[in-house]
Amino acid sequence: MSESYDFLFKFLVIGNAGTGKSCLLHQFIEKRFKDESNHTIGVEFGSKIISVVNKMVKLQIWDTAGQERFRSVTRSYYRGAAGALLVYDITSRETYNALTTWLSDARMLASQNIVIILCGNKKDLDADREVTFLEASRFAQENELMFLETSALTGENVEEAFVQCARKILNKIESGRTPPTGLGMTPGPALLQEGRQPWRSALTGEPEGKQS
Ligand SMILES: Nc1nc2c(ncn2[C@@H]2O[C@H](COP(=O)(O)OP(=O)(O)OP(=O)(O)O)[C@@H](O)[C@H]2O)c(=O)[nH]1
Repeated sequence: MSESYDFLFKFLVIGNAGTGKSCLLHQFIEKRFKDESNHTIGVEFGSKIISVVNKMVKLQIWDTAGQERFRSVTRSYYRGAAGALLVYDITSRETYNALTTWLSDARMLASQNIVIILCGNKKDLDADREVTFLEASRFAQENELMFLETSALTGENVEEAFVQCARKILNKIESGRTPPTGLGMTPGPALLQEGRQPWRSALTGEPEGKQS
């Protein structure tokens, strides 16, 4: 695919060790399950261009280690992120109980405006479930998160999680509720040449002269 895109968003994948963060990223980029996944050391990186609301958006995704011993390293990557997948494992209550800590880190270190989608991963292991869909969706509602249950194994809802998060960021910019600065959003090379407030004209189709 060509490297042409309208926007660049920085994304994080955060959550406890073993919840399937690296497998989710691999499934999203490669469209297949990563058979042998070892613990991430520090951070790993992936990127992909997707089409959202008729715009090409490049996602620059940082897959962080969930293990506590890497926490100081991974925290240094939060800055400037526009979106995040906050991942727990539906078969592990421990990973669900840790969500509040991950959430406050993301809002404190990335931005108050960061758009977060909660992902209850390993949906394919429903028989071993320890966290109900209802409980997690209430948590998501209370904390202003989007929510999906995903499976990095089958691919269910994996693309949707990234796309929904990117769509919400674009909506926030388009509605003017959030200025793009500080949102982890960078206009792509084509838009940069369009002059003032390129993100608005690109999103609304308005001629630039109409903007105040
Ligand atoms: N059944 C099932 N297993 C999964 C799924 N996603 C990941 N796994 C398994 O869960 C284990 C951990 O997956 P990883 O992607 O390495 O987890 P991680 O969150 O990146 O872990 P850290 O890098 O240590 O933070 C691996 O054995 C995967 O095969 C899933 O959706 N379903």
